[in-house]
Amino acid sequence: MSSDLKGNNSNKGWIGFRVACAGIILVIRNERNFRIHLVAGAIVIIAGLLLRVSLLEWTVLLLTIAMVLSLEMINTSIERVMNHLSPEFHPAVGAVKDVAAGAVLVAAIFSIIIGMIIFLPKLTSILF
Ligand SMILES: Nc1ncnc2c1ncn2[C@@H]1O[C@H](COP(=O)(O)OP(=O)(O)OP(=O)(O)O)[C@@H](O)[C@H]1O
Repeated sequence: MSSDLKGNNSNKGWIGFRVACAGIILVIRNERNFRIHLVAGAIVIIAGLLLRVSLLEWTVLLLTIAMVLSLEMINTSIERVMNHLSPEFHPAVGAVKDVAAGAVLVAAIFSIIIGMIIFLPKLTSILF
């Protein structure tokens, strides 16, 4: 019986992983903003490789990329659930969507600031 349970649990874990991957594929295919953030993240990684950022700087940059992408996915989830539950116009729905979009904007603004803190000194030392 315990091996049955183990089998079920590992199956559940595998299914959970697959549906999570399906969620990532869904946003890549359907959400333009997510693709823009993905490209921005790739540019940051290439810049990090070219400018040889430190381990600590890599950690901060990767956390920043993960934060923006994850928030964009949560924003998409909120938009979709609101469209499903309340397709008609309502100020409360608008407020929920605005706040979720605002969360992505906050993360994006701070990511740009972090990128400038890390990359600007390296760029200026190369250029001047
Ligand atoms: N049902 C609604 N009731 C009131 N306002 C709404 C409603 N749907 C959308 N809005 C307003 O329009 C804005 C954009 O909502 P929408 O669902 O079109 O997101 P979107 O433009 O697809 O966002 P994203 O570009 O992040 O995918 C919301 O932030 C909100 O201000």
